[in-house]
Amino acid sequence: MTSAHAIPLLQARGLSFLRADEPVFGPLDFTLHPGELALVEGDNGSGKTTLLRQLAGLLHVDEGELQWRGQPWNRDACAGEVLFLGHQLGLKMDMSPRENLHIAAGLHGARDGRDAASVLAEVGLAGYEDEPVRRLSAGQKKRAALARLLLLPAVLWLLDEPYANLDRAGIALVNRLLEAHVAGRGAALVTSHGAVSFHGGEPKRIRMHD
Ligand SMILES: Nc1ncnc2c1ncn2[C@@H]1O[C@H](COP(=O)(O)OP(=O)(O)OP(=O)(O)O)[C@@H](O)[C@H]1O
Repeated sequence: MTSAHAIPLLQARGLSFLRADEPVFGPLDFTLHPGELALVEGDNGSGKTTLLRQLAGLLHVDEGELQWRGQPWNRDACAGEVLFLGHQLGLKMDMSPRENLHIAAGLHGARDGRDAASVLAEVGLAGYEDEPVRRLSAGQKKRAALARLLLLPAVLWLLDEPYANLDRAGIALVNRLLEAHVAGRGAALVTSHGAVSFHGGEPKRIRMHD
């Protein structure tokens, strides 16, 4: 359970993003506490990816206020604590899943007791650890990117369409990862055009427009 008085991980007040002085979305108000999952909902083009990219520090905050653990948000303050998985999977295609994970862990560290081989087995890529990523199928590439969620110690996951390209077992894998993350006091913002069958409690909903 989340205490109403606990400091949120993330708090947005009147958050907007402008392109050529036109709002892409907002103003948005939401809070996210450790142990919470929020679904970001809206039609194509409503700004869901833009919001996640903003929260990942890839786009500036134009208007409104954003706080991280009760302090003004800035990219450095949450470096290593936020993991963004977008449409571009952030994988080096000429490297193997194992090499990609080593690079990521070199930058951000690894969770205790986790290593590249064990997380790749967990996402169903045993036997593909050393294959160049460009030779993997779309779903396997997605699984290679999802392996970062298991290996890296980030507390906030920003997942843009995490179910895309996955088969039924892959969809169940994403749900399991989310449920375990939230149960371990992690938090996640997730966009999805498909139904999310998450069994870790009722998710929050952030609507890009009313
Ligand atoms: N690099 C860019 N330059 C200019 N406009 C952009 C850029 N990226 C996105 N947009 C515009 O910003 C708006 C929001 O796009 P965004 O990708 O955030 O929407 P979305 O809700 O994630 O959409 P979808 O459901 O289709 O993935 C759209 O009108 C889009 O055309």
